[in-house]
Amino acid sequence: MATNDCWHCVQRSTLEDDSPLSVDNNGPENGSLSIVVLGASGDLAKKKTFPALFNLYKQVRYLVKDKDASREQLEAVSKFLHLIKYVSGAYDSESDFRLLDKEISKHESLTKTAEGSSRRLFYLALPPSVYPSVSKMIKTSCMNKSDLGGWTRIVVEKPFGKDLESAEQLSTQIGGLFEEPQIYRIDHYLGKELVQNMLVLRFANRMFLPLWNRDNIANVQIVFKEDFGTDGRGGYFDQYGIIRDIIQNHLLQIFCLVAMEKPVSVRPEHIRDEKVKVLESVLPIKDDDIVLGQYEGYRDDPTVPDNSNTPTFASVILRVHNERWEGVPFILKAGKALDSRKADIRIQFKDVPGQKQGRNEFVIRLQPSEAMYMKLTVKQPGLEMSTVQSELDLSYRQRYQGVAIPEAYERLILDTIRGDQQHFVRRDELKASWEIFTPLLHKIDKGEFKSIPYKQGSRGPAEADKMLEKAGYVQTHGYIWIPPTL
Ligand SMILES: NC(=O)C1=CN([C@@H]2O[C@H](COP(=O)(O)OP(=O)(O)OC[C@H]3O[C@@H](n4cnc5c(N)ncnc54)[C@H](OP(=O)(O)O)[C@@H]3O)[C@@H](O)[C@H]2O)C=CC1
Ligand SMILES: O=C1O[C@H](COP(=O)(O)O)[C@@H](O)[C@H](O)[C@H]1O
Repeated sequence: MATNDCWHCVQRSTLEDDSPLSVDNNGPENGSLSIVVLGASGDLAKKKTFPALFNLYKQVRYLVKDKDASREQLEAVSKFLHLIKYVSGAYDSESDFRLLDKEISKHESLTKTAEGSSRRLFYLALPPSVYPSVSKMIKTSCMNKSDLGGWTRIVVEKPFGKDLESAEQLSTQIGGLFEEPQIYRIDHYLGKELVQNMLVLRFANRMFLPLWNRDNIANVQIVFKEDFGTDGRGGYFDQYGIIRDIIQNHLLQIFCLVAMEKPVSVRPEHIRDEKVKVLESVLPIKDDDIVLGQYEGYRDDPTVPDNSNTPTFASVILRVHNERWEGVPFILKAGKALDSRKADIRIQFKDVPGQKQGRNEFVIRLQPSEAMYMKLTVKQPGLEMSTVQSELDLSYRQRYQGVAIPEAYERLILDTIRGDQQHFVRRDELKASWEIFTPLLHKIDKGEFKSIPYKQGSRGPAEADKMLEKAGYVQTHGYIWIPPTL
């Protein structure tokens, strides 16, 4: 979707015909582009930021799509590495940031960029505790010098605060230094293919429009599961827990896209206005609508306190007080060290009177293997007149053979360069999301909710399934999926 004023979808420009390194929504830009990764030696930079930058570079310069085109790949790696300059320094040292500015300026003059037309993107792959000092240093020493079409933008990662108060404090500090259009709060789930597909699916298909409401939908589940534990990140994780790590951000963003009203247009501000509205319609979470868990063995990590109550699993029911969704539970569930790795959205429709075979479900699987399938009842093929559960299936790997689905970070970094904030979290959106979870998080922090132990490799505490059943979810039995063959 592009940022045009009316509500229709236009094809996003491809890398071949529209280099992201020279174009954004406001027209062509020619100044040199410097991407500064602060925290370059950290885990995030290594696992996500640099691979994404490399893939973008490769696509622009080489148009390489086949990851195994080894000769071109090697050539691209070597050229990419030559573009990188390492500058070491302290996050609170003005002189070090002046040195950084000098290095950037050196590159800009080499590329004959007129002062003021340079583009500077600062990616803070850092712990949030240093965001304020780093932002201040960037503002003091490293900004694009004047306004000749260039810009300075910063990208900040979650966790953005620990609760409403700390998030607002952080927002105020950064907001005092940068304007909102310069701040890109990244939530990488917003860069996933099927998350980006949500609004198209909902609003460009006639068949969904009349069904997407309390009259037809019984419940919605948004589920994230990982089949590994905190794996050496226990020290960090224990400070946050699964709600802050996954639910308050990734799953809540997906919730917004499933539950929000149709925006006036696809302009980022209109989309984000609707997200804020639906977040503000969420009722306070009731104690009965929460199950917390902690996998056995979590506390064996030497960096985790022996008496930790931090949840590694949580299932939380959100209830939306508006005309569309009154009475429909949205179950947001996330857990580590479970039976499988997946993220999906499961929309379960209400019963058809007299029909006992099983409910219709529409499942959007974000990962692994992107797919959408609609579980429905059909006549069993053959002479007899009996019914069976089957599916309409759109499996991306099969349907879009040869199409490489970009990594979430690739898309989102490209958006920051293009100046498109549609898939980034606005300040008031962040505030509204913390408002939903802060009372619950404070109760957990005070030890008022206990995490129920569960076995590694299980589906989490059995209490979560009981809560789901109580909320009205009806599991389909006897549904057998037969993977199609080509
Ligand atoms: N295109 C494709 O690739 C398609 C694949 N399939 C595959 O077919 C299989 C069945 O599909 P589907 O029925 O949608 O998914 P599942 O059978 O995996 O899960 C259905 C629902 O039942 C829950 N559940 C699973 N086990 C239990 C249990 N013991 N007690 C209570 N609840 C339980 C799941 O919870 P939870 O989410 O926590 O696991 C989920 O909410 C899956 O493996 C799916 O991937 C089906 C259609 C198309
Ligand atoms: O933000 C986070 O996400 C990852 C999962 O990301 P995915 O794209 O691999 O699904 C999770 O492992 C991590 O705990 C969390 O901080």
